[in-house]
Amino acid sequence: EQLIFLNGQFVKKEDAVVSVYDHGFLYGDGVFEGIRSYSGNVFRLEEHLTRLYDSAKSIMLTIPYTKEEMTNIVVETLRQNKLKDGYIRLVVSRGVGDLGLSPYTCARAQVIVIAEPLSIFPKELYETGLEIVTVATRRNRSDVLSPMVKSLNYLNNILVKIEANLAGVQEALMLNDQGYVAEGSADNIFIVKDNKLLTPPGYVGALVGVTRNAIIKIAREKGYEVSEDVFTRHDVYTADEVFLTGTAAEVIAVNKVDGRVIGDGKPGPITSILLEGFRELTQTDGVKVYD
Ligand SMILES: Cc1ncc(COP(=O)(O)O)c(CNc2cccc(C(=O)O)c2)c1O
Repeated sequence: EQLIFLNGQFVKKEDAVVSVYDHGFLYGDGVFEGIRSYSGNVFRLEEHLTRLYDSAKSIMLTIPYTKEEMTNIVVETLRQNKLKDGYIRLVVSRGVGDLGLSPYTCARAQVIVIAEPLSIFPKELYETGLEIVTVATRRNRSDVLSPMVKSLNYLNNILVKIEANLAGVQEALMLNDQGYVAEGSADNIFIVKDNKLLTPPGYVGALVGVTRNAIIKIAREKGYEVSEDVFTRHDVYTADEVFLTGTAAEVIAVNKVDGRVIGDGKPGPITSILLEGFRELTQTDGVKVYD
């Protein structure tokens, strides 16, 4: 029986409903996190919660729990569902208000924590890598709606997903308004050239991913040079390796971009080394759910 945390209670899935006057539903007014637990370890929970609270602060949304309380809520939700390898969706909406868009009619933010067994990407995707295309839809500008805020406004990302689908590929590359590479629809991008790694900084137009940060740390510990800097599609086409990172995807190679085959068309050696390092790290580094 799946139990969902909804405003202070654990309720059955069929009872986990929100009001049609919830501004998360009406306007996408809210923030969220996608988190994974591995063998009973919640990976980088502190970093996810810091990003959640920063995103909430950035949109003037007050979360009615402290980070410590929220940590316990996430852990308890996994426990209630007896999950060791789980996917957690943590949602904080502005809450119930009137039909106007003003957030000041919403008395209290709504907090929802869903924990599900993990459905990971098909194994062969990691063996072959993904083909991606650059789409026309740009990443929203940071002076319009900062891509560093993980808000419930995912239409920018969803439209990109639709464009990728229409182009017959699974993932897309988003550029920022100056034409520099930003990120994928829901994952960060890295390129490797002459054994050096490059990934866009958040201010270029990307969510600063927890997986991205873990990969930067692992790569540097393995002695690779990693820079956070802008780059263009030309740099992607001529890279030795390209890979995407995200909580769902972990580390996934890209073998073709806009028809240009990357390297020999197979997942690169550094990509594979980093995926292995990431999988090792996730087995030990995290908040223990079960003692
Ligand atoms: C726009 C965007 N960019 C990068 C990432 C990667 O960030 P993390 O390394 O912290 O996950 C995300 C995160 N996106 C994300 C996170 C969890 C699950 C799913 C899903 O597609 O089910 C998507 C994202 O939404």
